[in-house]
Amino acid sequence: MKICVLPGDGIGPEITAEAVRVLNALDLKFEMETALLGGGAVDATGNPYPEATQKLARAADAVLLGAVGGPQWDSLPREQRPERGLLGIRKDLNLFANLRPAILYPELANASTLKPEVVAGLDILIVRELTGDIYFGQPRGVREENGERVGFNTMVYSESEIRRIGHVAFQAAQKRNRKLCSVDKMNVLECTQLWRDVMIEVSKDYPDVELSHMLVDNAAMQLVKAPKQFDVMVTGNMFGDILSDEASMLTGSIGMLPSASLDDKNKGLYEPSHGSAPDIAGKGVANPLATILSAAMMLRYTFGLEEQAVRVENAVKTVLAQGYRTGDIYERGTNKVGTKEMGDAVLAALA
Ligand SMILES: NC(=O)C1=CN([C@@H]2O[C@H](COP(=O)(O)OP(=O)(O)OC[C@H]3O[C@@H](n4cnc5c(N)ncnc54)[C@H](O)[C@@H]3O)[C@@H](O)[C@H]2O)C=CC1
Ligand SMILES: CC(C)CC(=O)C(=O)O
Ligand SMILES: [Mg+2]
Repeated sequence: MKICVLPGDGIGPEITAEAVRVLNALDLKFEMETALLGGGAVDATGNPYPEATQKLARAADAVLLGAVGGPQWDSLPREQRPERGLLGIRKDLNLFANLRPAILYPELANASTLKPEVVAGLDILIVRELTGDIYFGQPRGVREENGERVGFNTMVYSESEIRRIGHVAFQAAQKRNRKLCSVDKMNVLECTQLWRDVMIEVSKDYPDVELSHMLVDNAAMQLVKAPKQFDVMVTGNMFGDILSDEASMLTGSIGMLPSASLDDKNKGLYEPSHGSAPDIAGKGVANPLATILSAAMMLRYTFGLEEQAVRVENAVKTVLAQGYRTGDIYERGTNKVGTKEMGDAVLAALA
């Protein structure tokens, strides 16, 4: 069981350290090797996804990633930016299916900015296509036209790309409450009309799943108005990126939202849904739970260790019930702790 660990930038090293401690505490004999991705990789090699990292990531069964990026790299040429390294590894490993579960732990009902009754019992799964769409489409760039700069990107999806993420989403819905909402912008964008048409075609293979459609602007509104109407949502790369950050606040904090990015053989990259949080990096205050919960997803999806995955998830529930809170989920009367103390509490709850 080989794991490639990519701590990345900002809070990345702090939060991955805690997830690694949790994995090691399970006594499962993982082989772990660490490599560079993102800004640190650019500084060391000039490449945000260096060859040595590619080799290690390709040879591993799973990748554990912190986050990449930071203001110090924002003015680099685009191909050298840390985020290109992240897009690069997702494409290189063919990780087209990004699963982002938004679950509200009952203890955090008051940590959400929404009223407790709106979010109580929330359990939704966002299935985001991860290797297509406007994040990868060509042509892209900024050119001179009629004496001014014109910026352009291309939203593009092939039928086969939509079909394969559709199957992942329908199959996920079959294991849950059998409701799938496909989110698009078909009233304006041809690309997403195709998305909707193909989702309807794929639905014929899943008569037991109720398929609905929603335009993305309405979906953004419905997620804060009545999020519990959703079971599984499936959408493209950019809409899924935005909606999953929105959904994270239903769970109390973006520091709670894990993710799994899978290929078609259960190889996966596991990372929190948030970024490198430069504003709190190096302070030891970041919430490591999204990364620890991402490690639990690794146990489940790549290694088929359901019991161990539940063990880690239960440990997270225990520490929340015990009142441990990092700053992002803190409320009066709870026990405010830093990143490492939260990791210690999870380890103690595992024992
Ligand atoms: N997967 C990745 O590696 C991603 C990388 N990024 C990169 O991260 C950098 C910062 O991006 P932002 O837009 O600021 O998004 P961000 O997700 O890093 O931070 C947004 C806000 O959430 C807070 N936050 C995030 N994670 C937290 C945690 N675990 N505990 C407590 N608070 C947390 C931050 O302090 C900040 O106030 C950029 O360079 C961006 O490109 C952004 C999103 C994903
Ligand atoms: C940094 C981007 C490439 C990706 C992102 O925001 C995400 O995957 O959530
Ligand atoms: Mg994002």
